[in-house]
Amino acid sequence: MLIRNATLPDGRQRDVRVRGESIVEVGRDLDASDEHVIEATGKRLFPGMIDAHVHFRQPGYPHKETWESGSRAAAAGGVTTVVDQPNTDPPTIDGESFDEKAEFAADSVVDWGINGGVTADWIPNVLLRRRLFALGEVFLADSTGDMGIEADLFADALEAATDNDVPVTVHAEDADYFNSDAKARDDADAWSAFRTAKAEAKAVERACAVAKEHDATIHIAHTSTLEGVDIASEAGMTTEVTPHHLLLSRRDLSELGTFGRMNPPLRREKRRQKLYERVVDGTVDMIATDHAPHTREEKDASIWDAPSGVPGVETVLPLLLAEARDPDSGLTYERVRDLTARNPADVFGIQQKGAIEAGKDADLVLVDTTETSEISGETLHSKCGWTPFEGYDAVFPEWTMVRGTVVYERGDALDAADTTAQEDVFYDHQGENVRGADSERLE
Ligand SMILES: NC(=O)N[C@@H](CC(=O)O)C(=O)O
Ligand SMILES: [Zn+2]
Ligand SMILES: [Zn+2]
Repeated sequence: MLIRNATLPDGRQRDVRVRGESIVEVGRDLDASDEHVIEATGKRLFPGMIDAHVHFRQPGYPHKETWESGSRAAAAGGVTTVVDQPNTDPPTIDGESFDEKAEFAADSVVDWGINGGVTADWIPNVLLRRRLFALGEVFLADSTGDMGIEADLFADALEAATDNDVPVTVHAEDADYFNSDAKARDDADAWSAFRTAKAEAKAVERACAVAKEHDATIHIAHTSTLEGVDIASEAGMTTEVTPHHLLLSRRDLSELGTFGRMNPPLRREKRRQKLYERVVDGTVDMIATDHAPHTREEKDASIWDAPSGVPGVETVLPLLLAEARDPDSGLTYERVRDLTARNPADVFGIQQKGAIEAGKDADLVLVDTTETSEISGETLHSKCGWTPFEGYDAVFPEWTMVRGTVVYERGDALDAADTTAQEDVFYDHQGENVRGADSERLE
């Protein structure tokens, strides 16, 4: 297959030859031999996004999301690799629960990784020898699933993971710094007042200090504050920011209500802007969604009873591309590429992915950045059926390819002559564990 005359994120126009599962050649005026040609003039080609933080809810909560629905949402959003978190039922804390989840992951149309969790009952010696993507998110405070742990268990877990060369990701909030005065309120903003910015900064500080003591590096999940990002980056650790912390603030809670409850919570608009600056200037390593679907019925409860979390895997790249269209945002297409593909591949050592280069997996996304469309929860593919970004401008993929197979084609991007083809199409494909047989760590 030859993708002809695509515009790469850095603006160069190139032909990209795909053979089997890989990119074999990137160049100009490549000759099409006996192969399928995709004309991409005027379109941009991105490496598929690696979303290092999703919650696909299986086993345990298939009414919220399944590996099939979640991975289709990913594919329709240009995400070609997802990393699932351990707060399922059962939690992914030992060999059996890992194996059970890996069987569900066989339903995924995109490639995947599975993280291992830490609780008082975890079995590190078995878990850390499975084909884990990373240990984490290690919950330093309770979130969905109530997997918050004590400080000394975190130190033990860090040591065990480091001994086994397994990366560690951390949910950093410290409940000692939550503001219990907020409990007297019942408006949606009370959640943000309760789970303070200081609670995140203190937890990041402590986690980084423990990591340094053990000569380890950790990755801080979903940092929502400039303090969290700066402390981690000065300590030589890596961070991710979610699309909701990048684009939404406490101002939006009057409209979102309890649907805007998540951990860590939305922050003040001024803080959001500072976070955005750190995403633009490269202090933040990657964007990851923390895709945490709950149904409308579940979210429609009091602020103290609603579950925490918002969906995001299908809208993240489309939102970032819409941001990059606007020169005033400061976010360039190259930076979007780094935040979504190159850096997650680097940080987690996924050598075969993250770039449009000969030898890499052919994980590719074609987009037309000359037009935007509005996000609508109804047309998204997650089981939860809603989005905190209703009505936002976005650039959705025309198609998404995973290891050389087109797994998704957008209905209205298909051949206009074929009037029956207005529905989005998903093609059969079996995603693979990116820590699979060729993983160096397990050789
Ligand atoms: N972020 C959230 O608010 N919720 C996540 C858990 C988590 O990432 O902390 C979930 O699994 O629902
Ligand atoms: Zn978390
Ligand atoms: Zn999470």
